[in-house]
Amino acid sequence: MPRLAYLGPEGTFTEEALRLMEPGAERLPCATVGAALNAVRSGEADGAVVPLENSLEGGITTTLDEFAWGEPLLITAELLLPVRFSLLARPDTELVHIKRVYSHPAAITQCRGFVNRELPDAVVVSAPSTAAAAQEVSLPGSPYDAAIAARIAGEHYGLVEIAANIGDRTDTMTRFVRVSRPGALPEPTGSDRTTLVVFLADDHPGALLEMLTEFSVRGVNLTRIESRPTGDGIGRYFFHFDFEGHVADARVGEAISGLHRICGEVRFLGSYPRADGVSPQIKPATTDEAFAEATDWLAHIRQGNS
Ligand SMILES: O=C(O)C(=O)Cc1ccccc1
Repeated sequence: MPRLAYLGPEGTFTEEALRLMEPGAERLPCATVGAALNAVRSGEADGAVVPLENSLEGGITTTLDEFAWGEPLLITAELLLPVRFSLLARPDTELVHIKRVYSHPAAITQCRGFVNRELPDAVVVSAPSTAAAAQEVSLPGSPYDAAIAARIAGEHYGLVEIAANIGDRTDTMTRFVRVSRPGALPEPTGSDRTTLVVFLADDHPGALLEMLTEFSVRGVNLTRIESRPTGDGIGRYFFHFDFEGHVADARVGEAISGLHRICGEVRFLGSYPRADGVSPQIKPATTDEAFAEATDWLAHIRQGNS
């Protein structure tokens, strides 16, 4: 039974994702995404499940940053989970009494409309996770009046649901990934995604265009691109790429070899089956067969044939 670290405590959306991905796993709740990933790096856990992206606000920045630094890890699976946010408080709290709200930044940004409309005077404070916020609110004497979290977190920590489905959109999805220490890659399925982190060798005009060209000319479709600060000064950024295909596909291999030639560092974070089962549209010129045929042709002319 694998031991999987995750963003805890009990009652997070991440726990729900983990239970769906690996129902039989032993669960190791961690206080932060960084702690969950470090538990994998140190061998304390066999793997981890962490949130990566949501359909309303984009990348979960703490996760993106944790993947970029420290010992490299490998993403081996993903899951898309619809998330529903509840406003939770100690019994007998009324909406008008809520002045301080506590939650994870990804939940706060997705419930901005509700908070502005219903709690215009409330101060909203960032928590390590949604369930950590619910747990804190449940403590007598907590400085917070309410948490934004999953309904189940309220049940877990003895809070009541003051309002349900308070997200700005009801169809928001969050993408979670399962990570391991580097090892065997999942087999290609024909519906795969690959994730990379790329650091520039040097800053120059067209650097981003040059990277994008490596994907474009091989017919590789990007599904997410985000820049994050390196921390080395204003204007210094690294890039996160998600794209269709598996590193075993010729067009993907060629694209990331091209990036390796032109960039300072390319960190491969894995190729794994897509949760939505979507298969890429591959043009005739970028199939594995087309790349193999071109390689054979080159070998042929290098031997003096024409
Ligand atoms: O897993 C949680 O509960 C989190 O705190 C992270 C999060 C926040 C909002 C949506 C999905 C995951």
